[in-house]
Amino acid sequence: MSRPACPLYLGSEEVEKHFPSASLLIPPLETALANFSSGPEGGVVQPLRTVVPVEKYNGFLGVMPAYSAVDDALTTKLVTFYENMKDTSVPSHQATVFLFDPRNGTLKAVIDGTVITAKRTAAVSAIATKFLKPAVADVLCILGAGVQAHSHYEIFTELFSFKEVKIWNRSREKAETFAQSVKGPAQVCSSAQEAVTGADVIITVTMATTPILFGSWVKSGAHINAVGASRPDWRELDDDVMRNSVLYVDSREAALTESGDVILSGAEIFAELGEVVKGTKPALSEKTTVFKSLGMAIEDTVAAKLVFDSWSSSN
Ligand SMILES: NC(=O)C1=CN([C@@H]2O[C@H](COP(=O)(O)OP(=O)(O)OC[C@H]3O[C@@H](n4cnc5c(N)ncnc54)[C@H](O)[C@@H]3O)[C@@H](O)[C@H]2O)C=CC1
Ligand SMILES: O=C(O)C1=NCCCC1
Repeated sequence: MSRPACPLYLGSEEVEKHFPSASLLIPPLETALANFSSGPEGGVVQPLRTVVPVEKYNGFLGVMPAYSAVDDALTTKLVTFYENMKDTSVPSHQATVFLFDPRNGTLKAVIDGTVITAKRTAAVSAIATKFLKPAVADVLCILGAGVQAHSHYEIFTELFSFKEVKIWNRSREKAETFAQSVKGPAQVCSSAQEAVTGADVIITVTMATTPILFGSWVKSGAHINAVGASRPDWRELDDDVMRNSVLYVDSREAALTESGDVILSGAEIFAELGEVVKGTKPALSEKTTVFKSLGMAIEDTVAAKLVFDSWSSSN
């Protein structure tokens, strides 16, 4: 019996090089979301992720396995995320995706998951926004100025035509650095309220554990992508915005288990994004809408397969 070859290793630079542009990532992600929301006939097997708290250091390890029959792809992502890190040279989120041969279980590749996590999360928010943003959407607001703020800025300014981008961060200095580093306009705001006021699309991408977005600030009909607060006792959005918006989620099961914004507000889930993509639930874009994103393993499966296939075809 021959031993399997050593798995390929693709670091973050290789992943960047082989990452398709946003427009290429959106169709397979839409298919994956729709398949996930189709139950067993969609061919997606994705158990709720396991999250191991590392209490002593305010950290968490997430284990995110998934199989997609349509893509014939089997992966698991290991992701760590740490709050209040003193050493800012280490990113708060670090991830690795393991890609297996689904026919025999051989590990084919170990792929840096940090770039994948940044890009696929932003691409999913962009899908939600495509369906749920108001007919006129001129002003984008981003709360947060970290990794996800960058990936969201990149894809949102590529796919949509906002006239204004307003950004707020807990430390203004980081928001200023963000505004100087992006390729395009970004207006730094002194408060979250100032950034949110008048915005048609809002993205929350912070490590906040208590609300930073309040319903009284939000323009009627706006669309909110709530990306942070992925623990059952963490919040980014207050009860007002949660209860007075139409609530879309990536996964009902995950939202009811992991999202403090959903669990603690008692807000009712209207639909999964995949149901909107399939057309079995409407996109109520004239209403104020929230897309609560927790991140799904199947998104990593699709993205990792794209990177691996691109690497394979060029080597
Ligand atoms: N839904 C999903 O699929 C995913 C969600 N996330 C979540 O997105 C959020 C942003 O992630 P990254 O950009 O990678 O993190 P990051 O560490 O690069 O950036 C976090 C930003 O939040 C700010 N911040 C930290 N503590 C805060 C507080 N208490 N109040 C307000 N702002 C605060 C920081 O100044 C920083 O600008 C996190 O909550 C993360 O867990 C991350 C990956 C995937
Ligand atoms: O989907 C992911 O990856 C993550 N989601 C929530 C926070 C950690 C990473």
